[in-house]
Amino acid sequence: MTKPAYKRVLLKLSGEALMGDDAFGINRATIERMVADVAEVAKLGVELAIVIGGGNIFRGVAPGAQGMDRATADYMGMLATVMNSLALADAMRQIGITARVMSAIGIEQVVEPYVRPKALQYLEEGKVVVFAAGTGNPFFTTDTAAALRGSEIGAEIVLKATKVDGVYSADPKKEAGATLYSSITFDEAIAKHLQVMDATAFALCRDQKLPIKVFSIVKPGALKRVVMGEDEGTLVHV
Ligand SMILES: Nc1ncnc2c1ncn2[C@@H]1O[C@H](COP(=O)(O)OP(=O)(O)O)[C@@H](O)[C@H]1O
Ligand SMILES: O=c1ccn([C@@H]2O[C@H](COP(=O)(O)OP(=O)(O)O)[C@@H](O)[C@H]2O)c(=O)[nH]1
Repeated sequence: MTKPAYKRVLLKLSGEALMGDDAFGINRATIERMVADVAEVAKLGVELAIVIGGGNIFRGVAPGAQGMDRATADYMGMLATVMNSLALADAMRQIGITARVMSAIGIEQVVEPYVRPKALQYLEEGKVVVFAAGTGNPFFTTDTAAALRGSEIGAEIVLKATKVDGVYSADPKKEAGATLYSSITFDEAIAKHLQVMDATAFALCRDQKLPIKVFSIVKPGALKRVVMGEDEGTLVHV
């Protein structure tokens, strides 16, 4: 049997994708499907850390937050990621995967705080670690949290599972003629202002020489293909 291409990965799951076809919140069938994909990869023996977004519940820059103090709105967004993390860990528990949620903001009665050595220990024990509350700071995104935690835990790659199947020359949801890259450098992605990830996340990964793979969260089997090193999505590299 061929072996996975990576030993330790940081998976960024889109918060917005958790809605499925609903207008808001967590769609049960969608989270179960996502977790089944995660389980498949965990069973390969890959050490898996997850950062999940919060856009399905609240986003600091969403129209619904207009008129609010930005930092306050961002803290609400971070709390939304805590809810998603709890839902994700619970869905994993239901199918027999041990997961630990660690929060970047103090909320001890609900989840344990993020402590790097503890996270590393969990990973070595084969537990899935879910990093909640993003970076713990307003004015950042969970993509940046993925870049940060990925660097901290020594992940070999950040896997960004999102609504599109890779990085395009322009936003494929707005420009029908946009073309898909199979690979692109960080500098090119930043220079072209490609919005699939924010520039802070790209810059951090570039400086740490931490590659990113962008792929579809809705395409069946895509996560496993990525982990097996097969041709899938777009590789963003130094
Ligand atoms: N050049 C591009 N290539 C791919 N997607 C892009 C690009 N520019 C903008 N996008 C948009 O970025 C979105 C993914 O980013 P984001 O909103 O951060 O998603 P997530 O919820 O996964 O964090 C895609 O749904 C796509 O519409
Ligand atoms: O380090 C962080 C991570 C997230 N957020 C807030 O949490 C929201 C939800 O995260 P994100 O938009 O990245 O989620 P996704 O795009 O994956 O749904 C963001 O809009 C921000 O308001 C933040 O302030 N700091």
